[in-house]
Amino acid sequence: MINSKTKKLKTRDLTRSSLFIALIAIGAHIKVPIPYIPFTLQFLFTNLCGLLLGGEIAFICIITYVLLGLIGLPVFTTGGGISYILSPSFGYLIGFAVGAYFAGKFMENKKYDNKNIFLAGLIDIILVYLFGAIYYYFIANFYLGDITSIKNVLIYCILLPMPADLFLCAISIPIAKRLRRVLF
Ligand SMILES: O=C(O)CCCC[C@@H]1SC[C@@H]2NC(=O)N[C@@H]21
Repeated sequence: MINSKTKKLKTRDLTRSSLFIALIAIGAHIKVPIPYIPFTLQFLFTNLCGLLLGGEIAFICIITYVLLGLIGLPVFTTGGGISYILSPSFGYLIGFAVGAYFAGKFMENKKYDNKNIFLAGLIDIILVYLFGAIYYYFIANFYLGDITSIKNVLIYCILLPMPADLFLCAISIPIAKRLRRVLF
């Protein structure tokens, strides 16, 4: 028999996860076109997801978001569908799940202060960009035949969008603190 406390917790987790999935999808469509990879707000919401829901739930939440996109819902920056796996930006989507997992894990048993929230965001950023840039390089060069140098990947897939994500990382601090009080 499921006791009522466990049931309540699961219902709450489902509600919060659904909220974050919707926010990440909205974030994908708030975009600024820059060369190679657009600037979007997905990182803000995936980072908050890890900071607020914890590693495991954030991972499941973001994987669910990715699966919804792969079955055809237009939740990614340029749509959805199974062929998105071969899109050069797909690596970032995998990175979102891995990054949020480790950001959430990092915060476990840690003081919810500015320094730790920012450090968790940095761990998240590093993983998102690692997966994103490496994936971009391989898909562009070996699948699309769009010869792209490592230097260009470094510039356009990391150096150009990263300052904005560092800013999002910083503004995640007050937002996470406020939402933690409201949602939990
Ligand atoms: O195709 C998608 O939906 C994923 C787009 C990923 C955009 C990446 S996330 C990290 C970096 N920061 C941005 O604003 N854009 C890129």
